[in-house]
Amino acid sequence: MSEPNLTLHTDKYQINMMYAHWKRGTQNDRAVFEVYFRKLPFGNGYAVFAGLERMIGYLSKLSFGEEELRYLQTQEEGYDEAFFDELRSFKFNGSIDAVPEGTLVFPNVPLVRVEARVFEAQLIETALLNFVNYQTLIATKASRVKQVAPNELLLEFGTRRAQEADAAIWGARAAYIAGFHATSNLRAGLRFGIPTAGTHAHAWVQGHDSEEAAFRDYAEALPDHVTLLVDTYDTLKSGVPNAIRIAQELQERGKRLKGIRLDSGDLAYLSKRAREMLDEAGFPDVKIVASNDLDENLIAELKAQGARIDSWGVGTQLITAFDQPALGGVYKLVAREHEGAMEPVIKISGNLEKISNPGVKEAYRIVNADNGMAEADYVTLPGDKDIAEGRPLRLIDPLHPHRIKRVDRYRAIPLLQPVYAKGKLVYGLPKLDDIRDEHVKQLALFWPEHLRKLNPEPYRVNYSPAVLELKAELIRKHLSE
Ligand SMILES: Nc1ncnc2c1ncn2[C@@H]1O[C@H](COP(=O)(O)OP(=O)(O)OP(=O)(O)O)[C@@H](O)[C@H]1O
Ligand SMILES: O=P(O)(O)OC[C@H]1O[C@H](OP(=O)(O)OP(=O)(O)O)[C@H](O)[C@@H]1O
Ligand SMILES: O=C(O)c1cccnc1
Repeated sequence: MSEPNLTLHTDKYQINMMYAHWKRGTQNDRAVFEVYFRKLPFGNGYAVFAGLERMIGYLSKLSFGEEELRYLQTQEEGYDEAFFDELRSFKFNGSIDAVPEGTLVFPNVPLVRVEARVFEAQLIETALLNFVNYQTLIATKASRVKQVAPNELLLEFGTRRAQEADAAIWGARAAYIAGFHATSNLRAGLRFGIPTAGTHAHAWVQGHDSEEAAFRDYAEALPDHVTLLVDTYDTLKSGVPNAIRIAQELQERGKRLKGIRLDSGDLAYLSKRAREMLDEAGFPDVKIVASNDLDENLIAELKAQGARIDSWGVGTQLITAFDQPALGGVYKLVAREHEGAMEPVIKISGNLEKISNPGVKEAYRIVNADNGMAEADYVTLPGDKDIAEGRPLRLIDPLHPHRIKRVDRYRAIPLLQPVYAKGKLVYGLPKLDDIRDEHVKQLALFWPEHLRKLNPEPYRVNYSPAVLELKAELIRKHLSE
């Protein structure tokens, strides 16, 4: 599928900083940035990382075409002509390490690390955050839905309410990673190979003289794929009885009605009554699909009420991450080249949480060797001796330093995988179904206390003593200045 040129999919200030670097002659200095978020969305205990495939597609095509250059020439900044020659030969030649899609991720853990010429690293900030923040948010929302409906068929119905076309398909993909089974969006199906599904709309029924005739015509056209929307007039008095009539007619032709869909009214009550009516008529295999502004809370509530629903169609609430429409992932400079050497840098803030964590870092998932469960994520400086030699770790909770957890025997699984090395793609992007399977394996690493939807127990993220010392040292240095 052809993509538009996304090179100018960036904030103007990036171009302005690139220009200023170029004017100073520092455009080739190396810089290291890390992407992380500070707070989990939806009060969830974890997030599900997504956005890497989109990042790779973007980086592999990053180049200023003549149209982009002409446009920049019209800007009031009046960039020097020679700057455009620099842009003309622009290519991403940096290195990127990132967490694989589908990985469970936590606050303050580097998810993407970019090491490149500052000129390149600066340009890509906006797009990287755009992709990762949105897709991780939707995958996380979808994962919450999956948690409450682990055994039912989950259908992504959001396109009509999505924040435009790209959000619809990348959101559908993110939902699939986190366990949805199908999408109604055919372009997402074509592009990503996600299974697609569809019933019919009220318009089909309204466009006929009667509901019964509408159902019959639909069954005539698609006899092996009939799921009938039964709530246009009166679900129990008309919709379900008409659907049963059609089920009987299909049966006479050796076919089965696949399902009915409920889209309004009391979904718990209606599904229970519809189930009884279908069972009594000899159609226990006909599935009940429900839709209508559903989210994980409503689904859990409906299940608690004993709803007999086999499949959930989830649209608006999922694709727009309705209750928290943004993930606050950031892209922070952690090291810069200065006089030929790399040095760590910090951003200081009155808000403790907003002080950045300096230095190029590695992140490990510490998995207890005795029980196979994840104990914590551990963020270190490269070459950490404790990790390299498997020495016992003392995990100090940064906000409650008296809470110290000791892990003796563990596996330290590196979270960041090489994706680009000096401009060369070195990552074999897994197939989407493998990402989805890997996500399920990931969930099994965590105690249910961290996974529950309401008030989950926070999972430990700890920084190594070396990172904390470096941070304290840089804070001291800046404050003394
Ligand atoms: N048993 C239930 N318990 C809690 N919420 C429910 C239950 N049944 C349905 N809901 C939810 O209540 C909300 C309102 O549904 P309702 O059908 O009353 O209004 P509506 O969407 O305006 O209907 P219509 O589509 O006919 O205009 C929806 O989000 C629906 O999913
Ligand atoms: O409710 P969502 O989770 O967004 O799922 C998608 C909705 O889209 C359709 O409704 P339509 O656009 O006809 O609007 P409606 O809600 O008025 O039926 C469908 O009948 C679902 O209700
Ligand atoms: O197939 C459906 O039932 C469907 C698709 C999109 C939105 N609402 C419903």
